[in-house]
Order: sequence, then C-alpha cells, then structure tokens
Amino acid sequence: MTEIIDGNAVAEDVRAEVGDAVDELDEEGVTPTLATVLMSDDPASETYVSMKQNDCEEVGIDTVDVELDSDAPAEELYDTIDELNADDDVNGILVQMPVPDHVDDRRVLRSIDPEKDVDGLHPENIGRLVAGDARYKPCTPHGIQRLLAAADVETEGKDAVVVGRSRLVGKPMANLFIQYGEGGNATTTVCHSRTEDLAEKTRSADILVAAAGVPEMIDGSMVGEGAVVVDVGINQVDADNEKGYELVGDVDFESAKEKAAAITPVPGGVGPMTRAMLLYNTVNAAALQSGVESAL
Ligand SMILES: Nc1nc(=O)c2c([nH]1)NC[C@@H]1CN(c3ccc(C(=O)N[C@@H](CCC(=O)O)C(=O)O)cc3)C=[N+]21
Repeated sequence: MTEIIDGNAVAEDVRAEVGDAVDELDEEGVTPTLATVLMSDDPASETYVSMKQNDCEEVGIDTVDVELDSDAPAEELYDTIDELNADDDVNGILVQMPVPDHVDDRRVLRSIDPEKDVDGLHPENIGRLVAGDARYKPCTPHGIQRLLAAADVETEGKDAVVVGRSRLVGKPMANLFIQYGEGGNATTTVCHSRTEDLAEKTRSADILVAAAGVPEMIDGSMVGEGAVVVDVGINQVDADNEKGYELVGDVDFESAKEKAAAITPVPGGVGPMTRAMLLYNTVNAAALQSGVESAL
C-alpha cells in the first residue's frame, strides 16, 4: 500500500510546537509579529497571504497586513520594506512572490533586513544556507525535510532527484539534501528544463521532489518502484467552481501512486508545511531580535 503523506496533519503538529514557543516568548514579554506584503491581484496569491495570516492568528503571532496596488510605482514597495525594516515591532517580513514585472524582485529580496527575512531568500541567508550555517531555512524545502522526517523517510545515502531549479524551492532543496545531518546526506541530482533523459533520472530517485511548475509532468512511468514522491506543484488550472481554478500538482497522482512507496498529495501535502515553517521562522526571528532563547 502506498502511504499518502498527510501534510495537513504534520503542519498541525508544527503549529502546536510553534504555539508553545510563542507562549514561552510571551512570558518574556515578546510577541512575534509577521508583516505580509501583497502586491498582486492574483486570487491565489491573495488566498495564500490570508491563509498565512490566519495561521499566525491561530498560534498567537501578530500580523501587519500591507497591500499595494499591483500598478503602484515600484518605489512604494521599496519604501514599504524600508519602513518595516525600521519598525522594531516587526520581526518578520514576507513579500509575496511573484511581484509585478515592473518591480525588481532581486532588489526586493536584497533590501529586506536579513534578520527579518523569514522566507530565507536574502542573499546573505542563501549564502549562510549554502555554507551549512542557515539562519532561516526557506519554508518550502524546510517543510519538505520536516514532512519526510515525520514519514520516517531516511535521506542519508539515498538518491534524491529535484526537478526544478527555482530560487524558492529547487535550489535550496538541493542544498539541504546535500548537507550533513538529519534530512541531508543524500546524493542529489538537480534536473531542469534543459535536462536530457529526464525520465531516466527521475526513475533513479529514491526521493523525487517535483518542483518544476508544470502540471502533472511527472507520471508513473517516470517514478521508480518504491520511491518517495514529493509534489511541490501548485498549478492553477481553470475549473468550473467558485474560485474559477483548481490546484494541480507537478505529479500525475494516480499513476505515480501505483509505483511510489509514499507520495504527497496536492492539496494537503507540501503547501500547509510551507505555511507552518513560516511561523517557525517568525518565532525564531522574534527570539533572535529580542535576545531571548527560542524553544524551537
Ligand atoms: N515570498 C514568498 N514566500 C512563499 O513561501 C511563497 C511565495 N512568496 N509565493 C508563492 C509561493 C506559494 N506558496 C504556497 C504556500 C502555501 C500553499 C498552501 O497552503 N496550499 C494548500 C491549499 C491552498 C488552497 O486551497 O488554495 C495546500 O496545498 O493544501 C500554497 C502555496 C508560498 N509561496
């Protein structure tokens, strides 16, 4: 029987742990605060940001909610970040990606105070991650590590194949897999749009992470017998429902499930874990900035 890895359940465990850490900080007079910045009209982005705010509320993290018109001048976003950097009440800053084309997203990530960069995407934090000295692990790869650990999936000595080389997922995921320690020590291959013989490589994976952003591109014929399949895809395809779209993963679930020993679903797999690790990083940011030791 193929194990369906339940991201909602593991995320709930993480939130409980984070909630306890928030209570401990509270006793020291520290209330972690996350600022979310949304500059987009995309309904999915709006949904994700409001889910992140609800999660914060559930565990006792305060939120500051900034929304900018998607056609506002880029300077408005840069100024917002400067203000949030200077605001001592704000511990974490999340600028929801993607930002509009007229905004320089690299500049956005560079200008967030690295100690408030709870996404872990500032160049300094990426550098520290690669050096094996992470301050905040990027939420999605961190969440995947946590999900694999909860499912008792050993990574040491295993062949991990990451499909996709994005800043948010593929690159940091591969970096975490090759690090020493728990959730690392995997022999790691990164595949991307120019990879030749992709199916041959994905079939060789003990652990296959699909993060290319292409709906259902990984089907059963590309999955090795007994592999663990992690689907990071959150592709929107048009649907005849309230939202007008439906979430589809990068994995063709039904055919991949026939081969896999364990697989994460979409929704209910990696997505909730991404949100949970954001809470985790925000608590650690508050602890770091207040000089109180974090329980996490
Ligand atoms: N600065 C930044 N940081 C991010 O971490 C970031 C970002 N920008 N931009 C977009 C991606 C995407 N992302 C998701 C988080 C949670 C779900 C999630 O919770 N999904 C639920 C379902 C959501 C639904 O029902 O629509 C699930 O898969 O079960 C999805 C996607 C974070 N991202």
